[in-house]
Amino acid sequence: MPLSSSFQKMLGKNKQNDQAGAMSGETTPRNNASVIEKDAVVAEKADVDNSKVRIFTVRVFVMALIVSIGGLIFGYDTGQISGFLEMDDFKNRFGENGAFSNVRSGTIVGLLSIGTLIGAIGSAPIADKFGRKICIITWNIVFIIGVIIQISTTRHWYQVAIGRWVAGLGVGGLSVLTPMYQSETAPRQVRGALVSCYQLFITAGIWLAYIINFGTHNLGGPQQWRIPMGIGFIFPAIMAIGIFFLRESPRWDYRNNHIDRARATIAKSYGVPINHWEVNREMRDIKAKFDAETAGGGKPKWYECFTGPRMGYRTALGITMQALQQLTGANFFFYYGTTVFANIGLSDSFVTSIILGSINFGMTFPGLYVVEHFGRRRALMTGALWMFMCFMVFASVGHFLLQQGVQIHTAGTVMIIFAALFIAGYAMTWGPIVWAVIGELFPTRYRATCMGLSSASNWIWNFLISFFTPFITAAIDYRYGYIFAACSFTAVFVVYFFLCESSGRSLEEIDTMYIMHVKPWQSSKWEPPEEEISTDALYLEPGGRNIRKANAAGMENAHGVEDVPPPTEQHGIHDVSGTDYEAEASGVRQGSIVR
Ligand SMILES: OC[C@H]1O[C@](O)(CO)[C@@H](O)[C@@H]1O
Repeated sequence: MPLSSSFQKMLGKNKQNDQAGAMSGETTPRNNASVIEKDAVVAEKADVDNSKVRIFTVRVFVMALIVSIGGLIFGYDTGQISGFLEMDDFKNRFGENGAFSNVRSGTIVGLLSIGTLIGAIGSAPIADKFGRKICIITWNIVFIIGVIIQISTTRHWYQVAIGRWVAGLGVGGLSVLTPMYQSETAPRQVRGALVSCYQLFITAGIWLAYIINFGTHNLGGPQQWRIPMGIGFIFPAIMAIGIFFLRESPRWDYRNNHIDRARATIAKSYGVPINHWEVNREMRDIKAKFDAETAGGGKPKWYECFTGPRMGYRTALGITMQALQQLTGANFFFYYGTTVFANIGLSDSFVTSIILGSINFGMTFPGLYVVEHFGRRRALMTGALWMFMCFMVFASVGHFLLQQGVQIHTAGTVMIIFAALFIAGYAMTWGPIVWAVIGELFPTRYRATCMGLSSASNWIWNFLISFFTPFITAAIDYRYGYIFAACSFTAVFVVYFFLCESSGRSLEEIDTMYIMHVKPWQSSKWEPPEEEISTDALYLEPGGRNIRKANAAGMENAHGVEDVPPPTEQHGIHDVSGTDYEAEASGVRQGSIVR
């Protein structure tokens, strides 16, 4: 069927549904005039350009670089503080008699995480109201204000702590906005890789901070910490100015009635004309998602994250996975690494931090490959077992040898080696894969809120670990590592018993697996049913407690997904997030994307 007639049919259907909806008194997008208008805008572009799509455009590359700076800011802030706590000038000014008490160092380190928690939870509704671009600029300015508060003090430790809290608001806001803007704007064939750049830039930021701290820690006076802190202005400035030249997210534009602008942005991202088939396809997807989200009675309520189909289970799983990511103990090294290795007796613990930061950064690259090619479950369980083993050795050697004063040099070397092995395992598995898994676990209508809750769990545990680490190590020394080892061990079982394999599946299939109670340990072999059931294609009763399939609800064909015409047959490509661009099974022409 020619595309134009598909659109005509779609419009006709919408009108019928509109009348049916009005008669039954249902509030669905079918009786919303603006949706009809939006369909019309799509239909207008029926004169389709069939040229090939390039896999990557310069515009997308520049967008990835500018927006991922959100991760760099996060990582840079994480990395610099551990070095500051070891700098003489910083200790003399802000410590007590040249040293930090546990409360003081815990407060300075941990307040950033509290700010990030608030920024992350608060950012989604603000970004929905005012747009992604303006919010990204605002959070960067908030971060800059936080740095100004810190850098302008000469003696007050609490000013540093408050400054870190303010900077944390910016980091937290960007931790939601960065992946959101990237996934909403990127062409689908590179979307997964682009979102993963967020974690890559976090690790790059940590590494950069270690290098800069290393370069300045021997300088006399406040330049030791003021130079690295001042360099922290550069990244938000580049991001805020850079984003100014980027376009608003097409998803946000579409939802806010800037339909033509959304179309133009998508066309630019793909590097094609606005009447291109891929642009039409994206516009249809956006429309379908928008319809799906508003189907079954308007906007979902926040509590449906717990009452919707299998949602309590999934929300709890998302929160647990993010908590476990932190409870692996990675930040024990990233926040306190310099201090830990100074205790081991290393002459220059800054060098060790650089080595660990480099391993973290370097091993995240293979991590991006692992996430796509080995399956989430296998990678996460292997990673957790590996980290369990590393912390068992680290804790045992630390407690039974180093702490008792036995073979200090050998003990220190073994501990550094196992810390490095731990970080390599973390960077390849739990670092990036948890973010990927959280993005796949929830259906569209609940994704933003559930991702927000899960990320909040990451930040809470980030704070608890950063704050309590000095107290816990003071009380139980390196036996602290056994706690992290136990959490990694538990993580193996959590993944085995609760997490379905999502690798290679469409988001809708993943949703179906959870709704159908597929056993996670059998999920990699699961075959999807002919008729797919997904939360987005269901009409939910208030509170999401009861499900009516569209036909059970007497709304056959009323759902947005069903009335969107299928992709033009000869141009389909899998909606994959990695590097595997196979043509779709149903008679699809190969190679419609130029490599
Ligand atoms: O790479 C290590 C960094 O990654 C995170 O776990 C975020 O995914 C941070 O909490 C940590 O500092």
